[in-house]
Amino acid sequence: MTMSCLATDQAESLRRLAGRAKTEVPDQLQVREGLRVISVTSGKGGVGKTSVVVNLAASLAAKGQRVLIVDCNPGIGDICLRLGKDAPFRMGQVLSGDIDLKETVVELGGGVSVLPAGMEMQQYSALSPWERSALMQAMLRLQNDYDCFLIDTGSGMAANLTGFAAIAREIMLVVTPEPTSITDAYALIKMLSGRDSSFRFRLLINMCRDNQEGDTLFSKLAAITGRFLQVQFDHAGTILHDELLVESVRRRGALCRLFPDAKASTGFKNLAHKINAERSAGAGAMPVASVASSTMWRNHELSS
Ligand SMILES: Nc1ncnc2c1ncn2[C@@H]1O[C@H](COP(=O)(O)OP(=O)(O)OP(=O)(O)O)[C@@H](O)[C@H]1O
Repeated sequence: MTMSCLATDQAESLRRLAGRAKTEVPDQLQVREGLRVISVTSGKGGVGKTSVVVNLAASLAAKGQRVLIVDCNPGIGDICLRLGKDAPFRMGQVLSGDIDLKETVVELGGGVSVLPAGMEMQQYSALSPWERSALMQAMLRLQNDYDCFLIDTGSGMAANLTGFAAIAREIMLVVTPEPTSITDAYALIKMLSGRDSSFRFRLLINMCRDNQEGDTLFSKLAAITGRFLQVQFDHAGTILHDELLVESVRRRGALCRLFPDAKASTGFKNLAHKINAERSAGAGAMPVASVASSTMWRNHELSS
């Protein structure tokens, strides 16, 4: 099969994915009212994004929420590997039309599922804007089955532009007290807020000695961003450094399930409680105007 045939087949399967006629331009991405879409990201790698996603998902599910983790780590998907689950299909098979996106969803049990949505950057950049948008729309067709999408993005600026974070309403930025993590987080906030001032940033400070360290770090970063940037910025919480988290990774499980009384589990439970309370109060939802302008940016971003 020639390259052009492959490209045509892929485009055709994406049209099917989006459920649209050939000539139709994809709609604006529509996230249904009440669905929480949180993109968990970081300026630098290794700060604990995947740990946060896995444990926040488990804690939200323990509160009765149906959570879909969208795992955008490149390749086959870090989360399934980490939790000792098989991800039988790859995103490439969806793109080539061999299987439906829904078939790739892996059930983790207890109200948590994973969509192993990672692709190599090369594969992603080969998609046209239309195809990227169709892929996002196909993902959003799963939204009625869940209360919350938690998107585990790759780290760094390039990864945030892959478009998988494009449907998120909230950006949860994971930082650690390490100086490079803080400077990279600031750079990421600056870049993203420059593109869309309506983004809501929530800072989750991981691997702290104690809560005081988290509060101090948040105050410093809030002071700098407040001085130089116009952003919505708040403190999501602090997660303590906890050797049991490393042990939970070794045992291929969520810390909150394996060690519910661990000190880091308390941080994740507090975070889930906060998110759940906002959901009940409707505080997590963005004003309609902000959502509309974000959506415009996001669709624009998908085409860049
Ligand atoms: N609160 C914590 N206490 C102790 N260790 C932690 C904590 N959070 C994460 N870790 C450890 O740090 C390492 C990196 O965590 P994780 O894989 O979640 O980071 P990541 O940001 O997703 O990494 P990557 O950028 O490579 O995807 C893991 O070994 C994990 O066990």
